[in-house]
Amino acid sequence: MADQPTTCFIGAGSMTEALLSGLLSRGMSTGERITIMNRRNHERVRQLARQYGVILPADRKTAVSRADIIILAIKPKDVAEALEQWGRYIHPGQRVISVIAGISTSFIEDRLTTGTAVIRAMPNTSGTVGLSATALCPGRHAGEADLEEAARFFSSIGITVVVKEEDMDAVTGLSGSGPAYIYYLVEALEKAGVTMGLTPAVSRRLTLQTLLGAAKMLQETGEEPAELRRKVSSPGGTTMAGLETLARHRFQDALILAVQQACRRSRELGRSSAGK
Ligand SMILES: NC(=O)C1=CN([C@@H]2O[C@H](COP(=O)(O)OP(=O)(O)OC[C@H]3O[C@@H](n4cnc5c(N)ncnc54)[C@H](OP(=O)(O)O)[C@@H]3O)[C@@H](O)[C@H]2O)C=CC1
Ligand SMILES: O=C(O)[C@@H]1CCC=N1
Repeated sequence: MADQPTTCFIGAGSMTEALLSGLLSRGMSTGERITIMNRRNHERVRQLARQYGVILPADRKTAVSRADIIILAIKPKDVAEALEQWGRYIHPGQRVISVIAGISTSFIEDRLTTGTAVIRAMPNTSGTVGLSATALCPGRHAGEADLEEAARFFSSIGITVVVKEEDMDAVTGLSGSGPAYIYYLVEALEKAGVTMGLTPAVSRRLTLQTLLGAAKMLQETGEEPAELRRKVSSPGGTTMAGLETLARHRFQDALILAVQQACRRSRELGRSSAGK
C-alpha cells in the first residue's frame, strides 16, 4: 500500500461519500491516505472521518499541497471561490481530478499554476457499490500517465471510458444523472404494484429483482434491448398491452428529452459558474 497515492477531497458531500465508500470497501486505498474537507460543514467531515476512517486534516492547506491527487467535488457554483481559496496550494506534479458537472478543464487550469495536470471525470453515485459508469477526459497539461492514474482511480469503483471533453455534458445528462432516472422508474413500478393490491415490500422486492435481472440479461446475453423486449412480449399478451400504453404516453420521448435537458443544464451550469 506504500506506493498508493495520497488523495485529498475538496468537498465532502454525496459524491465524495460515494467515492470513499467504493474506494475503501474495495481496498483501493486506505483511510490514512485520504483527507477530506468542507467549507463550513465540519460536522459532516467529522462524521465521514469517523465512518470511513479517513483523515480530518488539522491543517487543510498542507493537506492540499501534499496530496498526490486532489479531487474537486464541490458544486459548480462554488468552484471559482474554492479555486481562489485552494488553488495557490496546488502545484504541477499533483493531479487534479474534477467531478464537477459542467466545468471545463480550461476553467480550472486557468486558476492553477501553469502545467498542473487536470482531468475531468463524471462518475455516478453507484460507485458506492463499485458500479459507477465514469467518463474521463484529459485537460491540456494531462498526459497519458495522468489519464491512466485517473482511470485506475475510478476503475476501482466501476467502469471507465475516455471521451472528448465536448461530450462530457452529454455524459453528465446520461450516466451522471442516470441513476436518478432509474430510481424514479423504480418508484413508479413499486407504486403501480401497490395500486393493484401488492404490499409495498412485495412490490419493491419484485421490482428490484426485475431491474437486476433485466440489467444482467443485457450484460450477459449481449442481445439488443429491443430484441430482449420482443422476447417478453407475446402477441396480444400482457406486455404488449403495457408497452402500447407506454408508447401512447411517449415514454421514450420523455426519457430522451430528460437526458437532453440534463445535458443542457450541465452546459448552463458551466457557463453560469464561469461567468462568476
Ligand atoms: N451527486 C451526484 O450524483 C454526482 C455529483 N457530481 C458532481 O459532484 C460535485 C459535488 O456534488 P455533491 O457531492 O452532490 O454536492 P454536495 O453539495 O453534497 O457537496 C459539496 C460539498 O462541497 C463543499 N464545499 C463547497 N465549497 C467549498 C470550499 N471552498 N472548500 C471546501 N469544500 C467546499 C460543501 O461544503 P459546505 O457544506 O461546508 O459548504 C459541500 O459539502 C458537483 O459538482 C456535482 O456536479 C458528479 C457526478 C454525480
Ligand atoms: O445533479 C447534478 O447536478 C449532479 C451532476 C450529475 C449528477 N448529479
